[in-house]
Amino acid sequence: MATVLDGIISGVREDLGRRRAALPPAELEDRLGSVAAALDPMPGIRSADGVAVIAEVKRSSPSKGALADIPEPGLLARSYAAGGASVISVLTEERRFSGSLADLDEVRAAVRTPLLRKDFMVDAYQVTEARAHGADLILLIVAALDDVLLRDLHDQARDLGMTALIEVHDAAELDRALALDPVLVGVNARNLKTLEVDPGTVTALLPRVPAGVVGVAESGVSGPADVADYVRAGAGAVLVGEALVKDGAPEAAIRGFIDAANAARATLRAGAAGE
Ligand SMILES: O=C(O)c1ccccc1NCC(=O)[C@H](O)[C@H](O)COP(=O)(O)O
Repeated sequence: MATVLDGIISGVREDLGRRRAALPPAELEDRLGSVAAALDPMPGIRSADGVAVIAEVKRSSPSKGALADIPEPGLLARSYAAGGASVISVLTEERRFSGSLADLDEVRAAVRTPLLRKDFMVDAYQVTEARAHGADLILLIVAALDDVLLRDLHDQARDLGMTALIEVHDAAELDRALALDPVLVGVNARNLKTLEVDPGTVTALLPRVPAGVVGVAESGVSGPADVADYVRAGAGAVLVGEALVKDGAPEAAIRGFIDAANAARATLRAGAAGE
């Protein structure tokens, strides 16, 4: 039976076919020559205060429908950067998330923070496209890719100077992700087949992410307490969409996440010191 993820990917492939017909691969590649080099997000992520926040520009979603209009994604991105986000994620999928590459362009023009193109990557063309529109990172969803394509897209991103966030949902997918020798692995609390969000998926899998690889807790953050839970489970970064786009003060919300992460770390340190 076709899953939600299958349905999303079939739409993504159709839209991709349309874009590729309008701009053939060779012409897209020519555009790479006029784009600034990709930023390396890892120093900022690794040295983030408390937790690295990956703040997402997300207008709507299959699970929740419309979330926020976001008429000026660049303005929202500036608030995210001012709040201390280490990376800004821009959902570019059009049919279910109401995003676009134009959003990525606007955000790129507005901030110098590393940018993640968040989409359902199934083809090398999309990776080239991400870089041509100024993205520094791409998302690779293990559940959507076989091992050969996963490695090819991962290698392509690296060759373009980009960083891949490899997303997993269970132990078998984590093993496939770790075979790539990644720097950034995300555990998504959202089951992409049922759309149910279970933070327990994240807290169970993050401890299995090896030292040296940054574990990203994705989905299910509705407030600072959730960030603290994820940090206690080993998250070096949290990826947050809905809670930020619906908050009237995203800058303060990000600061609140960072404060909660610092408080959780202080408690962990005190526990380790036997206080
Ligand atoms: O958000 C959805 O409903 C969704 C459905 C199917 C595939 C992916 C989906 N979301 C992508 C994401 O992973 C989230 O946008 C991201 O982790 C942020 O989640 P949240 O903070 O819960 O908005």
